[in-house]
Amino acid sequence: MAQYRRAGAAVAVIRLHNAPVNALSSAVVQALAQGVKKADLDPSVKAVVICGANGKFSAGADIRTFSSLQPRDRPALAETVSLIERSQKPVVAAIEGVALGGGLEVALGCHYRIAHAQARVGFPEVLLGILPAAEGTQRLPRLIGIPAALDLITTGRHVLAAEALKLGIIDEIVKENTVERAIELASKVSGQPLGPRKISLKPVPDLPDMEAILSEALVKVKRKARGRLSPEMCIQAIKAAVQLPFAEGVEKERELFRFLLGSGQAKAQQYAFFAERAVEKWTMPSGTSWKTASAQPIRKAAVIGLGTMGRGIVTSLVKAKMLVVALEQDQKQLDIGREAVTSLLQWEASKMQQSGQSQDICDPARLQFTLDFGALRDVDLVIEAVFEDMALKKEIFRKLSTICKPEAFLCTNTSALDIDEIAAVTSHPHQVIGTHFFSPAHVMKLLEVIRGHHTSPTTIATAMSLAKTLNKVGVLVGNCFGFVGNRMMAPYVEQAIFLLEEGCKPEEVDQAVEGFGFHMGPFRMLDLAGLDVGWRSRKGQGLTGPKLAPGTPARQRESRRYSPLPDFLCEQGRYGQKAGKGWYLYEKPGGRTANPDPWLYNFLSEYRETHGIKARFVDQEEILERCLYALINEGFQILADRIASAPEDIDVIYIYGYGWPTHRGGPMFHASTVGLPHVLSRLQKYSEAHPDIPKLQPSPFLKKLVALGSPPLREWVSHVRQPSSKL
Ligand SMILES: CCCCCCCC/C=C\C=C\CC(=O)SCCNC(=O)CCNC(=O)[C@H](O)C(C)(C)COP(=O)(O)OP(=O)(O)OC[C@H]1O[C@@H](n2cnc3c(N)ncnc32)[C@H](O)[C@@H]1OP(=O)(O)O
Repeated sequence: MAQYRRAGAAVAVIRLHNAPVNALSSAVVQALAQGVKKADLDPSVKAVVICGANGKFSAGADIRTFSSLQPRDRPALAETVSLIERSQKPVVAAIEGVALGGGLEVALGCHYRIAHAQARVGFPEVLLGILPAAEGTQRLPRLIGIPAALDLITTGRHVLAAEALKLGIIDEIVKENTVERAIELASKVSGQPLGPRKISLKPVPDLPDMEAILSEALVKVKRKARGRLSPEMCIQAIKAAVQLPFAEGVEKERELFRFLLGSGQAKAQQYAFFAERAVEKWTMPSGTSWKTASAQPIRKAAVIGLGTMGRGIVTSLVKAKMLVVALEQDQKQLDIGREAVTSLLQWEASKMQQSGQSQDICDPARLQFTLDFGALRDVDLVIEAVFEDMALKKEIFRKLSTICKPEAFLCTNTSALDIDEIAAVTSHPHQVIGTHFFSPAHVMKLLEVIRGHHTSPTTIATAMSLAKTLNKVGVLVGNCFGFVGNRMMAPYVEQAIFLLEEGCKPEEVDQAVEGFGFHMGPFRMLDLAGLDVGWRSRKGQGLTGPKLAPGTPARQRESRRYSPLPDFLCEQGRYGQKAGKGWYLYEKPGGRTANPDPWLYNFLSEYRETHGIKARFVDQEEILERCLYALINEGFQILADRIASAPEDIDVIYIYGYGWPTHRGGPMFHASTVGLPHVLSRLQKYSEAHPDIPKLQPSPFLKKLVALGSPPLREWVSHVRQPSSKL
């Protein structure tokens, strides 16, 4: 838990030991405190070094224990940090790997801090719905001043050793032998006065405009937080550091921590943290999993198509230091693509430069632009990223099947199309897989990885490992129209549009959804994505356009309710932001400010009149419930269909791909917190009122879970019906 040893004659070394990240469980904290007391009592020890096992200082408090914390629990970690600072002998932190959260708080209790050049430090608690609660909000501002402390504590960002040195968090950087160098320093400073090294005794550096800085920070975090409480509470704790003596500031920090811990948001954010890690451990319905499959190395990759998605994918691959071949169909498109990729890479390099990272990502030798399919002969993996046209994709895969080496993995970037149909035209269907990137692909963290019927475990392991290499979160899902993300999006958007028919304005629906915490409501999202995308898909499905059978009623498709509103908008050229008009009016084509549009109000009134719809007032509760519960209902069906293997998969997809607010934990976690019987009863109510909307009829799996007494979320999948044995 914490090993105590002597280094040389006069230095004691305490090594935190709790694989894999030296989380500070109560046993570790207790052992650390014992080590510090032992060193203090031993007259032959003149100085102490604290370090972590396995090249990591500590990733902070053990998050798994938070759910069992009681309001009256003693803050053992904070007491230990104080104990370290009060030591009569100099204590040096030797930081390797990470010192995060409670780990950094331990380091701030030390009198000196040495870090390896690759080490990262930070206070990520805000991302877990809490705040640093072992006196970190009181020590950091005293060490680095209010503006920098506000930045680090309210964003949770990790900083590399170079930036930490600049900020004054650490005293020295070393390239190797961090612990040995810390031992040398400890020996050197033993006997020197410790008072000036104790951060709690320092005043917070004063600034003439302190009040204004704090108020501006509050306005900024409130605007960004979208209902998240922890950033605001972090500011209150930092304000206490400015206004109160250290001990009173610590009391305030503890009070705010207790409040956050009991708020429910902390539970949701901590669930999301573990869900993100759980999805890496994928399983197929056959039982094959990450444990037995191994990924193949990818040295050289190709991207076909340099449209918006292709450019982002190329940028991601280049950033991950792969050799990349970028292929287009004609010289003009290739030149446009090359220019776009180059500017994306320059932008990425300048961002990395600002954060002190090396920026050798733009090495042109690693990136080849070509019109020649022959250049794909030796690549290990291809990502086809042309637009959503099945015939075109099949033509490309037929070609790839003959040109690429037999062991190459073939990925299709699609948001909805059938992976099996594409795989069927190749000679190696087991090496074909869907990789659904989200736009902009070099920014968005999500990668939906879609297994086809024949996709091999090695292909899955390779695609999941690619996601990690690209610094993305890969989630393995099954093959169905829209997979997980877009399949759930469809009933959500459908409800939003039906609500317009019934009397809402786009901004009313968007406000309700944004008030819940989404970055964008459905109509702003549709305008951003382009209304023509859905139009093309509906035409393909024969829901509108030339394939629609003559005489089909305007608002009905196969006895289901249908709204032609978005089709009408597209017929008018209202494709959204890029056209300057869609559900909203923009200042110009490509403009970003969505303004309510009087034209649309008239259009909606006339539409209702034509179809005999009497507009009614719809309250915020109904707007939210109809949109979100329709989406959640589809999530239950997706679990029952085994398209997602666990609710965590769905939640991670929604948080990273669709802007679901993290402090609400994802749609399935949200359903579990509001209560499955509640979700069921509201769906029952709405489906009775709208019997022609099948997506409001409660999923049989949701009903089953309620009938079973609403078991906790982690047990849901055990109640999914297993496919009947074929033996
Ligand atoms: C009620 C009043 C009581 C008053 C008492 C108050 C007491 C509280 C005092 C202080 C509170 C301090 C707060 C904290 O310190 S909160 C923790 C802050 N730290 C973090 O948020 C860091 C989280 N971890 C990470 O960011 C990464 O894991 C990282 C360390 C960067 C390593 O990344 P990577 O190499 O990619 O590895 P994984 O993320 O996959 O992690 C490996 C496994 O380790 C588990 N893990 C990681 N961190 C923790 C942690 N802090 N606690 C528990 N477990 C952790 C992770 O889940 C992986 O596990 P598994 O392999 O099972 O999936």
